[in-house]
Amino acid sequence: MSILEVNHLTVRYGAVEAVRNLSLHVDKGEAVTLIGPNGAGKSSSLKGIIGLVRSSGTVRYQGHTLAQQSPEALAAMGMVLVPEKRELFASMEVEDNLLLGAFSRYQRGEKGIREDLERVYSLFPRLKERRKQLAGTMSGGEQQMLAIGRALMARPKLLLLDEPSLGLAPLIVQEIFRILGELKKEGVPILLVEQNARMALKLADRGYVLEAGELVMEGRGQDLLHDQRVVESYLGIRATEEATSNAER
Ligand SMILES: Nc1ncnc2c1ncn2[C@@H]1O[C@H](COP(=O)(O)OP(=O)(O)OP(=O)(O)O)[C@@H](O)[C@H]1O
Repeated sequence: MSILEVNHLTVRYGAVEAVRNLSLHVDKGEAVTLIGPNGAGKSSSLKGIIGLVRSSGTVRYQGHTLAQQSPEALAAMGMVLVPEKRELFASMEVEDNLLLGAFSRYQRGEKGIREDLERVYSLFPRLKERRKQLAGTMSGGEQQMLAIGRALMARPKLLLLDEPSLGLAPLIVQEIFRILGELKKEGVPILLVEQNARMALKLADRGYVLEAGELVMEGRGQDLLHDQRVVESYLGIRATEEATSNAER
């Protein structure tokens, strides 16, 4: 059974149809990515799935049809989003931000929150070093780590990420993807929306390619990574850039 099953999702903003008839699924233990160029509708798809924008179509999570639940209610069900803008509590310390990720678990009287905090710190030693620092004073990369760490504190049964590499330096992007690889190994199902197609496809078991709001291709991550059309449209420019920068070294 799929953890997440999206059927015929359409998202409109007034006259603009940002996503048209998108169907996708994430199975148990899978990392799945949705890639595509700027403005293809990747973020809108994610927002439609979690009900942050109005949409038509159906979204089933663990067999239940979702109907505009709040992000908090979804997180309590284990469907946890790492938003593009991170949405941290800037004037609170790193550790308090992490603990807030476990708030609904705390309310339910769940145990193991301290242990999970230690686990997040072992995944992100930088967060441990800076646990007393105000979140808003952390660098962009550190804030992204914090946003992922906070999501993990909710013990996600499905982790949704909206462009975690956006605006970050290549080394930090590699670090973020290394952690996502660890989570995948642990069997956390992942739906990753990314513009960095190369990194995303290397990580993902399967990928979907969105162009101008429509699904144009889907397949295994490895196959898409070597697909001529994907290479030309999404990996070609970067491949050239990489070759140039390697030659300059
Ligand atoms: N709130 C909104 N109101 C009107 N149009 C919107 C809104 N949000 C997004 N759009 C439009 O919907 C289309 C898809 O945008 P979306 O942000 O989903 O794309 P994306 O693939 O995530 O792009 P990017 O990688 O640049 O973030 C774009 O044409 C965008 O201008």
